[in-house]
Amino acid sequence: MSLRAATRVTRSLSGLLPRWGHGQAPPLLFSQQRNNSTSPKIRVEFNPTSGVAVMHMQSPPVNSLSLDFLTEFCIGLEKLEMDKGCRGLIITSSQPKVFSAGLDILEMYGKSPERCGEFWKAVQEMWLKLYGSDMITIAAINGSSPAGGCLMALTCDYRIMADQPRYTIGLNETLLGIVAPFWFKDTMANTVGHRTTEMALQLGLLYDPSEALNVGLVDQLVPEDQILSAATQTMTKWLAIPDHARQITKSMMRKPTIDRLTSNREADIQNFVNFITKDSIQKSLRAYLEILKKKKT
Ligand SMILES: CC/C=C\C/C=C\C/C=C\C=C\CC(=O)SCCNC(=O)CCNC(=O)[C@H](O)C(C)(C)COP(=O)(O)OP(=O)(O)OC[C@H]1O[C@@H](n2cnc3c(N)ncnc32)[C@H](O)[C@@H]1OP(=O)(O)O
Repeated sequence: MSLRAATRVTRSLSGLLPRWGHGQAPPLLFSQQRNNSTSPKIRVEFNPTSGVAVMHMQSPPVNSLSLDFLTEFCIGLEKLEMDKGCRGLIITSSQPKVFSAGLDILEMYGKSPERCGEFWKAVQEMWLKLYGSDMITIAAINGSSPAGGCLMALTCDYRIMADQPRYTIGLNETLLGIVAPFWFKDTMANTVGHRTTEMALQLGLLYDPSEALNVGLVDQLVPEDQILSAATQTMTKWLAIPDHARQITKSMMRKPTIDRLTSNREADIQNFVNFITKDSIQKSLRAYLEILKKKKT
């Protein structure tokens, strides 16, 4: 079922769903254990000769951004950032057909306000660290990348996507009945401009690779089996620029957007917690999760 169709079902389902109280979890129908595995969710390969690291996201089934995933991601990123020998980072997925499914919906459903706050802080941390990274960052998008997955790709300096028409990318939050936060919106507007962002966010547009290239959401399309070699080639070009000049330029372009979140972090967490724990939003998330489950049957 397409997400558009799924949304229509979500809307029609929502009237049938039972009500439950604020902050109180309805009966759990979904496996909440999936992301609790202790196996590493991120694998980093660093080549000291080239100064380039490749970060493989390997959190089955769909690299959803859970609190554990985000914590591991940030620790990995921090280690690379502190290593003066590491100048470039390529982020890709080891999961078939998916770059990242975005924020883990199970982290936003039926959780206490405290836990939601902790989760949101980790999402902010991932964005702040990656958007503000001194390294050259390239997203090698070898699968679908909705919502938070798209944000992660947009946060890099350059995006290469596998030219596979069934893959989609975009900030589709409104399809779930939720609102992309201002810094998601800012990151997209900084990449594709105000008008495209305004329309894409309101309609929750998910673009196929050619559409994404057309609007500038990605910079290059390549056959899927060439994605890492294309990322390495692009990295070589970027590595030829003196680091200090490139880093100052990057910071000049991104600092106002970063400062906007940094100076509103607590309020942004509170906004998220108030919003996501609303009965109506919990109801939409529940219906959406049920649709994702039913897709298979
Ligand atoms: C006023 C405003 C104030 C403040 C701001 C407030 C709020 C902002 C809040 C939130 C912002 C959120 C951004 C997000 O990222 S929300 C997440 C959006 N993600 C999606 O919509 C993606 C949904 N998934 C898919 O579309 C597909 O799964 C796929 C295209 C990624 C992959 O398709 P496949 O066919 O390969 O795989 P599936 O069978 O669909 O899924 C396998 C498995 O994974 C589960 N799953 C999928 N996505 C998620 C997810 N994001 N989180 C958790 N779990 C997910 C799916 O249910 C299946 O589970 P089972 O194997 O059946 O157990």
